[in-house]
Amino acid sequence: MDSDSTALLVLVLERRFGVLTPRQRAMVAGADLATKAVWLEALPTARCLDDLFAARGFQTGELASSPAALSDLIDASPVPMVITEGVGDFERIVFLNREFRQRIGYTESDIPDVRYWWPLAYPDPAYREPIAQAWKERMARAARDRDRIDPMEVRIRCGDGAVRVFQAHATSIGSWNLGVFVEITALREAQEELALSKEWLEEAQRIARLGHWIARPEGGDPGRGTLWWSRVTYEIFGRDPSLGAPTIEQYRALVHSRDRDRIKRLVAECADDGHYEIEYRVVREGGEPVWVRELGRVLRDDTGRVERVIGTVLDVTRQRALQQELEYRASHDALTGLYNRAKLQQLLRGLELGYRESREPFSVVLLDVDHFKTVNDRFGHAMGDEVLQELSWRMAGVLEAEQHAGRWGGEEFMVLLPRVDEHGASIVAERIAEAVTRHEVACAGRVTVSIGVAEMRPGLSGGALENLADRALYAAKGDGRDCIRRASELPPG
Ligand SMILES: Nc1nc2c(ncn2[C@@H]2O[C@H](COP(=O)(O)OP(=O)(O)OP(=O)(O)O)[C@@H](O)[C@H]2O)c(=O)[nH]1
Repeated sequence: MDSDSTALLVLVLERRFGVLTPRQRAMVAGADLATKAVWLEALPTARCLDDLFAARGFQTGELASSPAALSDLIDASPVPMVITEGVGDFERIVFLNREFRQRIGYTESDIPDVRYWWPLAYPDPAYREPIAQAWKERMARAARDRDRIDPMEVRIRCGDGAVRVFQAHATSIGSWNLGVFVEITALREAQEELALSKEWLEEAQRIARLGHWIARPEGGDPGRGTLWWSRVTYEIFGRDPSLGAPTIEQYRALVHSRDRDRIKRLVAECADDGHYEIEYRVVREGGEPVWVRELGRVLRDDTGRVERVIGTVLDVTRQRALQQELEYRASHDALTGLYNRAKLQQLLRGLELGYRESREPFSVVLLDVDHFKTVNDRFGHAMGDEVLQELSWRMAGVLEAEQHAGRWGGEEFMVLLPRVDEHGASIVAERIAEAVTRHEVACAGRVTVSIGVAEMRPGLSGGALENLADRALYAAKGDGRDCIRRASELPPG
C-alpha cells in the first residue's frame, strides 16, 4: 500500500508540477502516509513543490491507515480523477473525484462501468471506437507492466453537453487503475485560434504580396547569421520552404549583385531609430527578377551591437513595371517612340547647366520634313504617320548612345548632341539627311528634310539656342529645302 501511495502521489505531483527530480522522488518515497496526506491536502493551494513539501498542520492517524482516506485526498485533487478496477470492457468505475463529477458532469451512478462511459463521453461511434480500443490496449499494457499509459488526447462530451478536450493519463496500481484527466480545452482553443489567425494573416499577406522576416546576426555582424521567414517571404524570394530557413549569406546570394552592398550600407548606417526603407532586385531560382520594397528595423544591444533586424518585404514588381511604363509614356512620343518635347526640354536644361558649370560644349540639331503636307494630302494621314515612324528609326539608327533624338512637334524633330561642337553637329546632320533620303519611304517615295544646327555659346540660354537652331532651319527651308544650315553662318539679327 505504501509503494502504491508513493506511485499515486508521484503521478499527481508530476501532473501538477512536471517531472520530479530524483531528490524530490526520494522525499516522496521516504514520507509516511500521514505526510503524504498533508501534501495532497495542500495540493490545491500550493504554488510549487517547495510550498507543498513545507506544508504542515494536518496529522490524522486515520488518513495514514485507511485506503478510504486516500480516496478523500484524491477527491480533493484539482484535476479530474477516476479510480477503476479491472481492464477491458469490464473495467468497473470505483470512484470519481469531485473535480471529475463537477467538470465532466457525471457521477458513479451514471457510469457503473466503462461500457456506460464510452457512449456518454463519445457519442459518435466513428470517434468512440478507435478511442475505446486505444484506451483498452493501453490499460491492458499498463496493468501488465504495472506502468502508466501514454497520455491520450480525448474530446469528451460532458454532462452539460459541451465538448471539452482532455489529456487522459492513467496508471495501474495493483488491481486498481487511476485515471487523471487534465483539461486542455482552453489551450487547444487558443492554438486553433492562433492557427486560424496565422492562416488569415498568411492569406492577407499572400493577397498583399507582403512577407515578414527576422534576422539574427552572428557576433553583431548583419552579414552573417540566421533568418526566419514567413511563408509569403519564401514565395516572394522563390525559395522552397522545405529547404528550411536560409542563412543570411544564402539570402544575400538571392539579392541582385548590384544591390547587395547598397542594402549592407543602409543597414549599417540606418537612422538612430533603426528604421530603413529600400527597394532592390531579387533574382529567383531560374533567373526570374522580382522587385521588392523592404522596410526594416535594426535592434541593437546596449553596446551598439546588432542583435536582430526585423522587417517586411513587399513584392513591387507590378508597381515597378507600371511606374516604368508611366515614366516611359511621360517622356516618349507615342507615334515614333522617340523622346517627346517635355523630355527634350529637360535634357536641354541639363546640358545648359553643365555648360554653365564647366563650359562643356553641346549642339542642337532641328530637323523638319519637307513638304510633309503633300505626303498627307496624297497618301492619307495614316501613311503620313508611317513616314514619320520610318524617318525616326532611320534618324535614331545613326546616333550614338548618348545622343538624344526626340519629336519636337508635328513633323519637326530635335537631336541633342553632348560634347559636340557646331562642326561635329553638321556632320551628324549630314548622316541623318543621308539616312533619310538614301531609300524611298514606303509608297511615299523619296522624302527630304531641312536641318538647322546650332552650338551653345556663352551668354545663350537653352531657349535662345533652340531659337538659333530654328532660325538655321528656316534658312535651310528658305534656301530651297533638302539642305543643312549652321547658326554661325546666319546673317546677324
Ligand atoms: N500624318 C501626320 N501628319 C502630321 C502629324 N503632325 C503634323 N502633321 C502634318 O504635317 C504637315 C505640316 O505642314 P506644313 O507645316 O505646312 O509643312 P510642310 O508641308 O512640311 O512644308 P514645309 O515644312 O514648308 O516643307 C501638316 O499637314 C500637318 O497636318 C502627324 O502626327 N501625323
